[in-house]
Amino acid sequence: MRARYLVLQDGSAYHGYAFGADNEAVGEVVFTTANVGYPESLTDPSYKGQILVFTSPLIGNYGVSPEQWESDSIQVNGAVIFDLTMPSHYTSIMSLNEWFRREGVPGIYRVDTRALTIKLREVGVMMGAIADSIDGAFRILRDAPRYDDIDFTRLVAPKNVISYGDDDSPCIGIIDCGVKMSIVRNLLRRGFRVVRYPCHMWKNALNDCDGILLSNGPGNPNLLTHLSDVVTDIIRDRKPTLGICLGHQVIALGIGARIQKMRYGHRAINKPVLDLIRNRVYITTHNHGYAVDPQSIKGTGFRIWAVQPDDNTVEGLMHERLPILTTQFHPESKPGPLDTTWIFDEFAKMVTNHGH
Ligand SMILES: NC(=O)CC[C@H](N)C(=O)O
Repeated sequence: MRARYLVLQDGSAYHGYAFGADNEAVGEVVFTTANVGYPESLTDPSYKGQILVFTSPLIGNYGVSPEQWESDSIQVNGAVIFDLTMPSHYTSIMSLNEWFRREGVPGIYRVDTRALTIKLREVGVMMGAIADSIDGAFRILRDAPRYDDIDFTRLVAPKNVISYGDDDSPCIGIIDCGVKMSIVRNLLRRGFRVVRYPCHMWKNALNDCDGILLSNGPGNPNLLTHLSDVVTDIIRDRKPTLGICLGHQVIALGIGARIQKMRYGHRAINKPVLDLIRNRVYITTHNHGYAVDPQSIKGTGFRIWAVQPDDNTVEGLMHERLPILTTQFHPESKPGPLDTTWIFDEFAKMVTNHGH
């Protein structure tokens, strides 16, 4: 066992042991309370630029299997866990340790993740670094740019247009800021052709496709000024549109709403969401650190259709007249409960009805 350290911007240091690659990591330190689904979370492009702390104490139990991946590689800059367990599962092709090693991502285990989570919950998320010495970790941290100032979508958006499915089917254009593969799968399952456009090519998506999906993605939505006209054009073209997480935030910005940074965000697979229209509660998957200011929705032509009952976060927006729907939560639910996959059925209906 080789000692390794996690240090935080507030000067605190946590002792643990090394797993995965031998390099160092820097990033915004955030925690997820999901107790299953570590392969999906680790490969979620929305985590780019972040060091992910798992509050669940046993991570690695069922190993690594590519069917569970949300993209083709580990996306987190580093991981912090308590107990690194050996895998026992028939689909597992390697251990977490080996996976991190192969992909050049460092991890640290046997960290007191309870103390760390309480700190992040109370002080708020902050920058941190993982290295084999405390001094080394502080040095990296000092020189690192701040998470909120970097546009990480450039690192995770596809380089080229990618198409899936049957050419004759109606087409959904994904404005791709780092889409999770289970969103693509949910659209394919409903009979659509799916085309992923790198997010700066959003105009092509609007020209070529019957419906638009503005994807999830990493980083500060306020930096995505190159997407600011998306919403004007979607409204002008009356395009059926679904915005998920970052996509929801981009739509909110486009209608003139404000986005704020949350203290520690929502990263979990058991967050209640109250549907104000159907008067129902869903248990949902979340991964976000920014949220829409509800006051700023007034007078935009959109209404809030869902909220998070614990802290009143805006969870969904819909246009008063046009087929435009958004969710701050993740209806694809990978990992997580399947309460809200109906959102994709609703979107499919919006696209189909619009064509007639
Ligand atoms: N999962 C996402 O799309 C995250 C959106 C955004 N980066 C946030 O943290 O709020």
